[in-house]
Amino acid sequence: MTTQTSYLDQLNPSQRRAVKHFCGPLLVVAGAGSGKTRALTYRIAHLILYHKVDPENILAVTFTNKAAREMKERIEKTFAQELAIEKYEQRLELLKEYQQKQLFSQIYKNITKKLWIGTFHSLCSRILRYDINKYRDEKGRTWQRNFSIMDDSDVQSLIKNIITKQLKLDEKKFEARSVRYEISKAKNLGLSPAQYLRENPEYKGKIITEIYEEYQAQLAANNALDFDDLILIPVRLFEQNESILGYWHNQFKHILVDEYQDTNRIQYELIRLLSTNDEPNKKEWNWKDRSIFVVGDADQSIYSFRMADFTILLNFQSDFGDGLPDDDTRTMIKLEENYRSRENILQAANKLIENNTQRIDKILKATRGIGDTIFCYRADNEEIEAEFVINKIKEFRRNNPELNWGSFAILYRMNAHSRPFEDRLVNSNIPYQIVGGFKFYDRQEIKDAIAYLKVISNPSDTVSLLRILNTPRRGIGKTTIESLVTASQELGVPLWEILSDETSVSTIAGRAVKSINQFVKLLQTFQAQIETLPVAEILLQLMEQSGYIAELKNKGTEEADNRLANVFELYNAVLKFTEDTESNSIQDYLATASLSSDLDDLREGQEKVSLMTLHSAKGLEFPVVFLVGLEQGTLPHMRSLGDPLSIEEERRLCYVGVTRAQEQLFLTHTKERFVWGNREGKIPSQFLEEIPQELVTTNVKTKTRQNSSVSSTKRSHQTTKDISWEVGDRIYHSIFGEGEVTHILAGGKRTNLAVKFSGLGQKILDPTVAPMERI
Ligand SMILES: Nc1ncnc2c1ncn2[C@@H]1O[C@H](COP(=O)(O)OP(=O)(O)OP(=O)(O)O)[C@@H](O)[C@H]1O
Ligand SMILES: [Mg+2]
Repeated sequence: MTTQTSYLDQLNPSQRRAVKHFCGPLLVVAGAGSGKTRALTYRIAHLILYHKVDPENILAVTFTNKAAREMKERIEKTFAQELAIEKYEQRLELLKEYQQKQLFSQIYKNITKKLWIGTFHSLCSRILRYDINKYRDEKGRTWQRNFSIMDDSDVQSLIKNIITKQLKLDEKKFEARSVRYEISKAKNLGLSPAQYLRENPEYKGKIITEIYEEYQAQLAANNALDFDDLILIPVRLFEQNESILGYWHNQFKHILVDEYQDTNRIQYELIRLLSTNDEPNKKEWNWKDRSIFVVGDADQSIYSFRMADFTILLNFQSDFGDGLPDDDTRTMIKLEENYRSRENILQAANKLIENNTQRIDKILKATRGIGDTIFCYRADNEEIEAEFVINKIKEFRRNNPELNWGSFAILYRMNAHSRPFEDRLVNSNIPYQIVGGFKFYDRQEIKDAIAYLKVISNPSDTVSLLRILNTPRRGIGKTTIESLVTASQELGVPLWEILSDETSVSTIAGRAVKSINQFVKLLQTFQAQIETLPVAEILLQLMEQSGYIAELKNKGTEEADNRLANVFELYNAVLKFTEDTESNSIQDYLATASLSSDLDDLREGQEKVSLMTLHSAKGLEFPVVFLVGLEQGTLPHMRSLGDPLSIEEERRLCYVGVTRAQEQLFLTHTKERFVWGNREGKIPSQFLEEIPQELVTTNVKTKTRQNSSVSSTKRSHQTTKDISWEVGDRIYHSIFGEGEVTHILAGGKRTNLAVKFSGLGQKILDPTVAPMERI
C-alpha cells in the first residue's frame, strides 16, 4: 500500500505557516513556481478541515474559471486523502467499497460546491443575482435580477451604433474599439460618466462622456451589464447600502486572492469593502474571526492594459495591517524555493528579470536538478520556426515515452502567431488545442442559440431579440424591424413590449404580422415554463420549434452541417452544466456561458499540445515549453519599443513564459517574419541577450552575443547613488516631478523605492538608475 501523507507534509515550513495562518491579513509574495497557488489551495482545505469553517464563508478569487475548477478538485482530493489517513490510523477499513467511495466523493463535492471559488467576474455575477435590484446608478436607473451579460462583440456593435447612427460622429476620429477601451478603463477606475468628464474636460473627453452616457442608458434599457459592470456595480452597491454590504461582509469571513499582482483598483475596492465593512480609511480592524489572504508576484504583473496595478500588492500590509511596515513578518511570508523548473531554466528567468528596475529583488532557489541547457533556435522565417518546433515535439515524444501531447506548450506574444504551428500540427496529425483563440461561444450559431435563451430569461434584452427576430428567416423584413424599433424608442419601452402587443404589431408590421405573432407566442410558451422546464430542454425545443434546426438541415452544405453539430454540442454543454452544478436554471447557465472566458476550453483534460499567448499562460506549467518569436518588435511588442516602462512589462511577460517550463525550454526567433502583409527583417529580442550564454545552446554558429543590456551595465557603475533612503524622503524626478518616498523595497542585492507623485500615483523606482535626486 502506498503511504499517504497529510497535505501539511506536502508543504515547506513557510508554506505551512501560510496554510496554518487563521485570522487577520496575510500576504504571500514569491517568485514563479514557488507554490503560492498550492499554499492557497491547501489553506482552503485547512480552514474547513481544521478550523471547521463553513465552506459557504470562504471566498476565493482565481485567475480563470478553469483554475477555480482545478482548485475545487484538488480540495476534494485533499479531503479524501485526509479521511483515508484518519481511517487508516484508526485501523478501520480504507474506503474500499465502491458505494462508500461514491458516497464520500458526493460529500466532498457538496462541500466544495458551497465554496465561493471563481474569477472576480463570476463571483460578482453571483452576488448581483441576489442583489442587483437594490442598486440605482447615478441617474436613478435600475436593473432586474434576470439581467443579461453582454459579450464583447455585442458591446462593440452597441458602441459603434451609438457613434455612427445616434451621435453621427466621424468613425475615424472616434473608433468604436478605442472608445470602448476608454470606457472600460473608466469603469475599471470606478469612474461614472460625470466623474470621467471631470478628469477629461477637453473636447475628446466630452464626446466620449456623451457616448459613455448613452451606452449606459442602453445597457439599462436592455437590462444588461458589460463585464466591467459586474465588478463596478457591487462596489457601488456596497457603498450605497450599508446593510447589503453588512450581509456580504458576514458571509465572506475568509477571503483569498490568487495572482494579486494583477488586481485593479475596482477589484481592490471590492476586496477592501468586503473585508472592512466600514469606511475605507478606517484604521482599526476586527480580525477576530476573519482573514484576508493574498498571494502574488510583482514580476508577473502583465495586465496593466486592463488597469492592473501591482502597487496594490506592495501596499497590502499598510492597507490591511493597520499601517504595518512592508517587511513585517507577521503579515508577510516569502517563499524562496522553486519546485517547478530545472535550475538552468530558473537561472535564466532570474537573470532576465533582474534587468527590470521596477521590482523588489527576491530570492528564488532551485530545488530540482540542473537539467539540460536551454536551446535557442534561429530560423529563417516563421514557417521554418514552426517546422523546427513540431519536429522537436515529435522527437521528444519518440524518446520520452512518459510524455504525452499534453506535455508540450507553444507560447507566443499574439494570437495571430499561432497559424504556422497549427498548419503543421494538422499536417502531422498531432492533437492540439488553442487556448484563447476563437471561442466556441463566439460562433454565429452558438450566439443565436444563446440569444434565444437570453430573450426567454430577459425579454428586455433587445440586442438579443433583434438577433433572433428574423433568424431563422421568417419573413420579417428590415423596414418592418426598423419601424418596430422606432416605435419602441418613441414610446420608451423595450422592443419586446411592442412585439407582444397585438394591436401595435398589426398597425406597424404589415405583411409580417402573422410571423411576429407566432414568434412571440413561441417565446411566451417557454417564458411561462422557465421555472419548470430544464434549461437543456428549453434550448433543444426552441431550436426545433423555431425552425432553426430545420433551416440548417435544409441547407445541406458542409458548413451548415458543422453549425448543426455545434448546436448539438451546445446542448451537450448545457446537459453537462446541469450535471456538474445540479442547477437547471436558465440564468445560472447563461451566467456561466457568458463568463466562460477565452481561457476556458470547452473540453478539458485531453492530451493535446497547447498553443496560447503568454498572457493566457499565467499560473500554468508544462514539461516542455517553446517560447517563440523572440524578436525585437514581436517580443518585446512593437508598441513597447522606446518606452522603458512598457519594455519592463514585456520582460515580465517573457519571465512568465520562461517560468512555465519544468524540464526543457526552447527559445526561438526568426530572421524575417510576415507582419501586416509585409516581409520584415527581424533582429533577436533584447531579452535573449539578457539570458547568460552559459545556460544556452544555440544553432547559430558564429555567435557574438553582447553581454547584458545597457541598463544593467549602467546600473553596476552607478551604485554610488545607492545611498540610504528613508520613508518620507522627498525627491525630484526629471519626468514625474516632485514625489515622496512611501516604501523602501529592499531585498536581495538591490533597493527600490516606491514614490508617490501627486496626480500620478505611485511608481516604483530604482534610485541607482532613475533620473531622480533627493531634495
Ligand atoms: N512544497 C512543495 N513540494 C513539492 N512541490 C511543490 C511544493 N509546493 C508546490 N509544489 C509544486 O510546484 C509547482 C508550482 O507550484 P504553484 O503552481 O503553486 O506555484 P506558484 O507560486 O503558484 O507559481 P506561479 O507564480 O507560476 O503561479 C506545482 O507543480 C506544485 O504542485
Ligand atoms: Mg500560481
